[in-house]
Amino acid sequence: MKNRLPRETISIVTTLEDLAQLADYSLMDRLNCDPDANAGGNDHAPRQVFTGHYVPVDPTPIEAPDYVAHSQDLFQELGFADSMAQSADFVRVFSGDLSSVPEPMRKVGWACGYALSIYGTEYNQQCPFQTGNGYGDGRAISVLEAVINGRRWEMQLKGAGRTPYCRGADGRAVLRSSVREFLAQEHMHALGVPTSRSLSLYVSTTEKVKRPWYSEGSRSLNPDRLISEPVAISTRVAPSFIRVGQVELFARRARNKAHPRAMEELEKIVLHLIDREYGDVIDHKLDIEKKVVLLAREFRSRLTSLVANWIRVGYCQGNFNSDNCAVGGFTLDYGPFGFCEVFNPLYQPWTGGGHHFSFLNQPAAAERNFQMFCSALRPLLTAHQDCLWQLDEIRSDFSKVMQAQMEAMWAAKLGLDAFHADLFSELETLMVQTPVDYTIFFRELSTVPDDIGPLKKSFYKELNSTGALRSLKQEAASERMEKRWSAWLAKWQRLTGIGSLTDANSLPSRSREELSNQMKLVNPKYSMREWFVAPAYQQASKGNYAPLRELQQVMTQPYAEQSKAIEGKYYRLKPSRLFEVGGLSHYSCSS
Ligand SMILES: Nc1ncnc2c1ncn2[C@@H]1O[C@H](COP(=O)(O)OP(=O)(O)OP(=O)(O)O)[C@@H](O)[C@H]1O
Ligand SMILES: [Mg+2]
Repeated sequence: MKNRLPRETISIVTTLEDLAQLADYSLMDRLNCDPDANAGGNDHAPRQVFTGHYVPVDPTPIEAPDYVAHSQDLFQELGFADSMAQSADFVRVFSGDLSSVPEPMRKVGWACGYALSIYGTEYNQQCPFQTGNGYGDGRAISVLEAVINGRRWEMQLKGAGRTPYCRGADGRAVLRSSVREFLAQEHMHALGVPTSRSLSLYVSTTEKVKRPWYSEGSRSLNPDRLISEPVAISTRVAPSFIRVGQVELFARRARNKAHPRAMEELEKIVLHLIDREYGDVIDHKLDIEKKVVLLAREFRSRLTSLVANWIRVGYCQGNFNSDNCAVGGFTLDYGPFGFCEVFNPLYQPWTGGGHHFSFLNQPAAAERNFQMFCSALRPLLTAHQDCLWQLDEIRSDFSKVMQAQMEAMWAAKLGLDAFHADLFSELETLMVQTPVDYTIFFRELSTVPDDIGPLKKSFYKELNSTGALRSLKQEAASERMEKRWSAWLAKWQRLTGIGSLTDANSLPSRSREELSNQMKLVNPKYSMREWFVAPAYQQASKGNYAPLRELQQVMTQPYAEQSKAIEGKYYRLKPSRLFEVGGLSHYSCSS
């Protein structure tokens, strides 16, 4: 897990001028630009983009930008001076105005097209032209590719106005969704889960847009009113933003022989992807067919590890379509996501997500995305039967690799050297039937308790396993549950090698403290519950950023024991009055 680096790292980038000097477009310049595009970037109306890997697009700045937040951790990792986040020229660029950037940074950004598959089924209907040629970065515009301390990063504005892929929408992101994504990215990074990162967040003090949302306390499934919200631009940073859906777009065109350069474009995007995301593990000198096989194997390894990590920390992506699945193997697009509170394998905060994208079905959803990815690579291997077989094997072994990752993850959460199927399945049943708070349960278990007393802090006493309020009749059943929990805990204690303190015959093979410390690095104390985030964005929209800053501070140290005051405020069961509340427990949209 991530340890905090000392904050005194020397800044090498103190001005926008310094940052501009690090720009390096040499890799993207090998890609094809849409030949129909307006070179100046004034290309904001929805239209079909038939060829090319990217479209030059000018971001549309937000009016009267105000600083909301930046990630001190990412600034430090990049060697950026914190003062830059509030300096006039940095604010101007990262709130969407590229008109006066210093060279060699370019004055025009770019947006990319991508295809969509939902749980392994190809879609074109989401595109206004029904062809798939109008779908892609509708409001995400990249503004810089730079090599910083030997690592290549892409910086992308979200909510920077319309692109040809905007599908008639406004190209904006509201402060609410931007605060959520900004905080979540840095929280996930601190949790040790690969993710796009947050650089900065600016809000407009004058410009607002309307979005459907929930009235205060509404229990309706769908938003019941339109609200006017301030627009914001957040900047996210990653080695690339290439998605499974992006590779699929070029593969679909190659398959359909959509244009004479379709196969060449597929090949180029795949080689580009390898350079951007796998340059250090795939030998540049290999033939393309060998590279493609290695790419599939490496991505399988990253994707399975990613999803196991999601489950470790209680994260549900919510909308794990192929266009929200980064081929670099990190979390991308914090839309209708959530962190599991009441443990439920079917937990899914997005009302449109169904069971297929629910919490413990994420390994299956990942497999569907991986299948689509492998299918997209196939056209590159048609002349190499042996490589096709290898690709098919890599694809068909996904579930085995995923299973192994999951078992290793559960074993680590339980502080065991190996997965123990019976112990785990009894635990899963108990966690559902009680039910427990996922984060608090595992953190309390990490104290290596003698009896179930500490674990009971995680019990939602007022709920039964279906989440409904518990009736009095069910109270009696809780005593039986406690007996079952005690039996489970005794079994767990034996398997950890700690034994029970009351068991005179037990010979602890390792100290409780050692086990506890190890488990506390796997089981976070703090997770970003939506009812912490809502007040932060509500206050931010009134110009009060204090709650957001506190949350950022707490959630970027999720494994640490923080002050008693922080513990009292953030290490808590979800209050029963907040169950089933729209915007806190579920959402139908998030942009
Ligand atoms: N307000 C908007 N204006 C234009 N396009 C939009 C808007 N909201 C969403 N889109 C586009 O709709 C598609 C699906 O939306 P989704 O919620 O996955 O995207 P997102 O949160 O904007 O995207 P990303 O995956 O880039 O984080 C994306 O291609 C996105 O660019
Ligand atoms: Mg998306």
